[in-house]
Amino acid sequence: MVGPEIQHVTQTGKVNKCLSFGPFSRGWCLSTRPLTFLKCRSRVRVFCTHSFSIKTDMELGSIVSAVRSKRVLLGDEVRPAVIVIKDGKIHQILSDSDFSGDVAGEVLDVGDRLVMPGIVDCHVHVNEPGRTSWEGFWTATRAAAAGGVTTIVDMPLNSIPPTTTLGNFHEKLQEATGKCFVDTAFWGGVIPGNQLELRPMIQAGVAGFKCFLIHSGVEEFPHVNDWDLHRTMKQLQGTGSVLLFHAERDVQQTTEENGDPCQYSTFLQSRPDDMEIEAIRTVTELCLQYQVRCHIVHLSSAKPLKLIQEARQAGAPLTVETTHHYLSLCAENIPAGATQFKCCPPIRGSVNQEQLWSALKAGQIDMVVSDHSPCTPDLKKLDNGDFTEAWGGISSLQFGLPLFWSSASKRGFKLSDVVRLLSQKTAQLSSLDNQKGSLAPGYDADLVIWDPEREFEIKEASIYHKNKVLTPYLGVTLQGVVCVTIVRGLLVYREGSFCPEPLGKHLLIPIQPNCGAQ
Ligand SMILES: NC(=O)NC(NC(N)=O)C(=O)[O-]
Ligand SMILES: [Zn+2]
Ligand SMILES: [Zn+2]
Repeated sequence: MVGPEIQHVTQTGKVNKCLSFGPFSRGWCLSTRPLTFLKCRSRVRVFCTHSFSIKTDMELGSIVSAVRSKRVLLGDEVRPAVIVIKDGKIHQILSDSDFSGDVAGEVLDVGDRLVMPGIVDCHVHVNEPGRTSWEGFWTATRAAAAGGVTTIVDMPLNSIPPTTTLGNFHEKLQEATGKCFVDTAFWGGVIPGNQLELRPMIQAGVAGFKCFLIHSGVEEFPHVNDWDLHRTMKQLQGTGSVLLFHAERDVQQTTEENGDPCQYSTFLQSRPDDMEIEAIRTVTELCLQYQVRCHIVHLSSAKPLKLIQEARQAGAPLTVETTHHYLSLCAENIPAGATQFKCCPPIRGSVNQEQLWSALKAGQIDMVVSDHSPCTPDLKKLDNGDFTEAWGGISSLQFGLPLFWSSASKRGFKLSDVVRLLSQKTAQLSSLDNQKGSLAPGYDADLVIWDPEREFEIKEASIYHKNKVLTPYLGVTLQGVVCVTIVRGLLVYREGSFCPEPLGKHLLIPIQPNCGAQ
């Protein structure tokens, strides 16, 4: 069984500087990556930008053959450069004086906006098929593009069916086809009894697998026990794949269970740090025993960091992420009834948050993701504000970059840290680091072009998630405005507008696990 349906495009007409298509014709061109059908126009125009907005009549969806900026982030250095793009890949990175301007398509001059690799968000619940009213590929990938996220990796749950069998994976691929505005990869799921599906799903192109050690929130994705985990580890040994853990376990409840359900503290007390500590103890033991890549998703408590560090020092191939909401929101500031802040594990206090920032700075936490987990408004129980009944999940996919930079820029983090934590490490986890997350020749031409200094307020009209009002960030002012997003050399997003339709019928990525990363 092959991965996503890959159709090879035969070249029907040479695309070059003079050739131009009618306004709505579809020019097909050979892509070095047969995964994408590209609608392309080819004219060469250089645009200057002298004000906030990027003045260009370059068509959204156009092929961009070069991007010129006074500020390109190359490694640790920001300097003027021209990124030359060919067939969706970065071809050359030149100084202005070395760039001749002789390219097949259009040249986009973005003035002094910062150019860096697009964000790779490897923890996104798209929930399609089956719960498309909660999000869906069309809305999720537009929200991603508006946030400079050029690759998402979709979680195996909340979709119906969940991605727990080869057949379900192919059904998901079919559903995603023709709806993605950014590159989309997929996690498979581990549930009790599906261990024999894992290797076929690896062959079909999943990035790795996710499992829960506690109730997942949806009945069709049950959590696993130790016996399932040992069987799973045996299946994954030697494959180069990775197992992601929702690391909370049930522990003996010591706190009063019948507090006011509308008080955030009641919910917080129901999910104590010990639940993460005990779950992570299990993960470290399995990881050391089987030497299979393991990853702890959405670490909320700083308390298990010592366990994680000791396991890594003992040779466990173990990584850990935290999320934008644990780094930017605190329990003390969550009002009664504000269930849009509910997620599992919970947002904890400000002291814990400072410890997460310190761990991130010290390299004890590897990456930062959104854990975008939306639902329909009714499930958030905003009417009665009952935290115990409300859906656990936070919507933030569009805002990860400014959310992180708003705090990180004031904590001594550099722009190169943003690329490492939000793009390179997340690409590495997903076995995409050979094509995503770097500005270097041969990498996909995935670019986010943004103003790190500019502030903006999050308004409902500029939110592209399906259920806009559910994000806890509505009304918040952040630092860092995304101006343009380019995915494999195609102009996908520019200042509030999107290319008219998804870029390609098969903008999906079959994954070959990083065997070397074992
Ligand atoms: N079923 C979910 O989407 N769960 C998610 N919900 C959160 N994080 O609150 C998750 O990542 O565990
Ligand atoms: Zn989770
Ligand atoms: Zn999640």
